[in-house]
Amino acid sequence: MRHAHEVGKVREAEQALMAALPEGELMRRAARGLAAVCAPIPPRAYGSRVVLLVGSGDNGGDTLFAGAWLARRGAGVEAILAGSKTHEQGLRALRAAGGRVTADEAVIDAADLVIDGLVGIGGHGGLREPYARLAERTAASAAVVVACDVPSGVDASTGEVEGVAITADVTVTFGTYKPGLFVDPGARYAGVVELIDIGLGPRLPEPDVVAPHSEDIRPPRPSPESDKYRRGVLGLIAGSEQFTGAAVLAAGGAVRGGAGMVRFASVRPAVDLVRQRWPETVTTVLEAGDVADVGSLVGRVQAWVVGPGIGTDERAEALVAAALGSDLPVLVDADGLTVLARRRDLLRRTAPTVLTPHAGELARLIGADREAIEARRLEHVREAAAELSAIVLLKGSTTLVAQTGRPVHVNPTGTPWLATAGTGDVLSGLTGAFLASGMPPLDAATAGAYLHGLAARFAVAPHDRPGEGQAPISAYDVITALPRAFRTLSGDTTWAGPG
Ligand SMILES: NC(=O)C1=CN([C@@H]2O[C@H](COP(=O)(O)OP(=O)(O)OC[C@H]3O[C@@H](n4cnc5c(N)ncnc54)[C@H](O)[C@@H]3O)[C@@H](O)[C@H]2O)[C@@H](O)CC1
Ligand SMILES: [K+]
Repeated sequence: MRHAHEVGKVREAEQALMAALPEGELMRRAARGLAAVCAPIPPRAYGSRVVLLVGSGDNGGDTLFAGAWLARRGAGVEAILAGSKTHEQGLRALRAAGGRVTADEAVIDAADLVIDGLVGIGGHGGLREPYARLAERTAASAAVVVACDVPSGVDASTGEVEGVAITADVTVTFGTYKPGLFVDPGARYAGVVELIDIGLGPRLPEPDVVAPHSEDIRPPRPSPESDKYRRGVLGLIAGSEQFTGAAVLAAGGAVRGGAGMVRFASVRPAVDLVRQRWPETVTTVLEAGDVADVGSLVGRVQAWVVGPGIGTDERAEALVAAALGSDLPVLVDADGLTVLARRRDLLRRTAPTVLTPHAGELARLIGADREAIEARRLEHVREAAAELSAIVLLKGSTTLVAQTGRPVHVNPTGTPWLATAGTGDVLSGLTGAFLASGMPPLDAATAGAYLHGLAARFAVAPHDRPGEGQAPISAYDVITALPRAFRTLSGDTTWAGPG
């Protein structure tokens, strides 16, 4: 996992470390790391035109020291001192190395490399002038942009962006990742993120946010003793007279997600379609009076998925209530979430509940504003997990998974092409398969989001050849690409199953 810490924790750890080190050593480490990332950027240090955007804090100090290092290696370095004051030792070092100070902002236009040292973890709110103007001018230049610690204008702890921010090609961050580099909108401004070890590790507490690597994703794999029941039986309640497609897609996600068996229950037209496409499923036709007894009609399962395409009427409500009335893990998605928005009492249960809303569905569930959720995804997903006593997977650009008392998991895979009808149904079936296997729900949701996003990337660009473009995908293409996504996970890191 890549660990990210909020600003307060970074500062505490830095203070403790600083007290144990010679003065200026931490900044030297940070600046050296920043310069080392910048040096190989074409046309490489010697003879390149480097512009430093220097703010009034230590972020500017790091940038001046890194600029001095590049100047000593032959770069032409010019610093725009934009703050009300300037880090003195840093400025001295730059001048001693042959760097210059300039008031001419036009140097940005012709630069090969711009290093953004306006604000780092000390930033608050939208960029003030002249920083905002400099950020805009930088965006218009053809220079490679490297942000020092965080792109100025991005809130390091939350990823919020108020107004203008630096759009970086690379962000060189120190000691630990910052949540704002992982979570949109901030993540979109960060580019490639490079972490520089400045010795902070041992002094850092539990992370606030984590982003899994491939080896952290451990969906269950069958052992020689496995049979279909031990691998996990998923009960899936999806589809209605009007919406049959959602059922087929959710069933596909579950089948390709490795469920030992999928028991599917719905109205006749949805059952017919699911049987045609996924004859592997065991199906139950629900007649009008059957909904309350769906549990006993379907038979033994280890987890439920309820919601895709079920509609939002009384019948749908009874289906959601029946699933949540069980003492099994339940994933509620799509129409099921709309039902829950008016029946939050159904969430009072002891077994785990996983909710998979997009921002609009979450807005209805917690009575918030959709735009506010998009702007402050981290805050809202945490709030929702606490308020709804559930594991909440907030879909969208940078999918987040929150469980109270645990770091928020941020999904590193995915593609904007996923924003198409039906892909969410695939995700709920896939995650349901993991829940049925007995995987802890936070891990199940994290693995679901990861593999779903990876499969989508494979579907969008199947050959991943340089210069080859991307194509729109259907939800069905994501199902088809799931086996390939699974095969990228190394076999020997498999989650061993429940005890
Ligand atoms: N604390 C440490 O031990 C270390 C800090 N380092 C660097 O120090 C940085 C933090 O330095 P500081 O605490 O001095 O803070 P910053 O340099 O991030 O920013 C503080 C300054 O920016 C101004 N500012 C804040 N928000 C603004 C906005 N929206 N528009 C315009 N101006 C704004 C403040 O008034 C203040 O003058 C880190 O990001 C990192 O780059 C590194 O050198 C590593 C060691
Ligand atoms: K910065």
